[in-house]
Amino acid sequence: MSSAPAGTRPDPNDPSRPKRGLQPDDLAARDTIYRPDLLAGQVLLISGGGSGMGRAAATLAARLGADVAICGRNEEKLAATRDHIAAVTGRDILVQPMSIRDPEAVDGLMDAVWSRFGRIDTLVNNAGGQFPQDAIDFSRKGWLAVIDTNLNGSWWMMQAAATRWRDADAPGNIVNIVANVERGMPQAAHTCAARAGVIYLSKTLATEWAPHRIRVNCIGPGVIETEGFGVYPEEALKRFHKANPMKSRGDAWDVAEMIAYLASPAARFITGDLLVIDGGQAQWGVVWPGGMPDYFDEGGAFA
Ligand SMILES: CCCCCCCCC/C=C/C(=O)SCCNC(=O)CCNC(=O)[C@H](O)C(C)(C)COP(=O)(O)OP(=O)(O)OC[C@H]1O[C@@H](n2cnc3c(N)ncnc32)[C@H](O)[C@@H]1OP(=O)(O)O
Ligand SMILES: NC(=O)C1=CN([C@@H]2O[C@H](COP(=O)(O)OP(=O)(O)OC[C@H]3O[C@@H](n4cnc5c(N)ncnc54)[C@H](OP(=O)(O)O)[C@@H]3O)[C@@H](O)[C@H]2O)C=CC1
Repeated sequence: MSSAPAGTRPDPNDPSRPKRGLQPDDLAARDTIYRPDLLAGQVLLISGGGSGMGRAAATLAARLGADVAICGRNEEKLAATRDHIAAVTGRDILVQPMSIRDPEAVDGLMDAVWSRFGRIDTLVNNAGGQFPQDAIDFSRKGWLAVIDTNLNGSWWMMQAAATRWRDADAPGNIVNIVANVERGMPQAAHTCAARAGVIYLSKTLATEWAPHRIRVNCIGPGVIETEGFGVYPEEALKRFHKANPMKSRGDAWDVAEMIAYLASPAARFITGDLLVIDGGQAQWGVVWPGGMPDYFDEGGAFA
């Protein structure tokens, strides 16, 4: 299969496509390995908490006793998540519609969380995304959209959280959701550049901010089935699991449990690290999120 030509964009809301990702009822029912009060007294701010991994992490954190704040651009998704978490846990989470690309909106978000909960213990930078395209065809606007979201947006959030921790003389903890970049990411070069930037930014900040008692780590998910898969063509999705030797996809709960671990006291001595959750993808293969080009496909040998 050739990669999708520039301009053909799958509609993530196409009703004829299968519904993907864990639904709210799944998140309420899934077992957790953690004790029920693991995060009691803690405050977690999770960006992109209205869907996918962010919603799973928000639900798990609330189930483990944390106060939770989530943000994203789509108010409806945020409100639905708030209502569901309230029904499942009785906890009233804070939701704030905003874009992480806007540094003023990021400041407003941080102020809102401090004002409501009086602290932030863990910031989870999960909001982000990209679209599949051969790099040679990137438009300027498309390149900027991905870099501005995944790299700049993550940075605005980290800096805004850290200045408040420093000013309050409070410890802090940052978890950045990145991606599996070490072998490169064909058809996702923009996000590969942005995520690699976040990984090395995080390693640097972990050292610079250690005197402020701020830890900074990244999680690198491989292929994790979420509703975010809607930006990829159906044909390409058929092969996603072949990018790892386990020949399978993770789900949002797998990542949520890793986030809860990094938010817990068990992770107090971990900083500057990249925790990978990818079924072995890092030492195995690459994903072709737009469809494998004929040059590599050799008549369907890899199909
Ligand atoms: C990590 C795993 C890696 C991929 C490789 C591995 C896959 C493994 C599994 C999956 C990993 C996932 O991350 S799944 C999760 C994915 N979730 C998401 O990606 C959701 C969030 N994504 C987005 O919101 C968008 O993709 C993103 C571009 C980042 C932001 O979009 P916005 O509409 O807000 O941005 P705008 O500023 O309006 O600019 C949009 C411009 O982007 C370009 N653009 C947008 N979609 C385009 C498309 N399909 N083809 C060409 N170009 C496109 C055009 O130039 C658009 O301009 P116009 O022409 O004027 O419109
Ligand atoms: N699923 C996977 O296999 C992998 C995913 N990732 C990354 O993990 C993260 C979560 O993805 P996933 O759960 O799969 O997919 P989703 O598409 O469900 O999650 C992305 C979230 O980011 C939010 N978001 C996007 N742009 C902005 C913005 N400018 N400001 C605020 N919020 C924003 C979206 O909310 P809204 O639309 O309301 O703004 C959405 O809730 C993303 O960064 C993704 O790229 C990385 C590797 C693999």
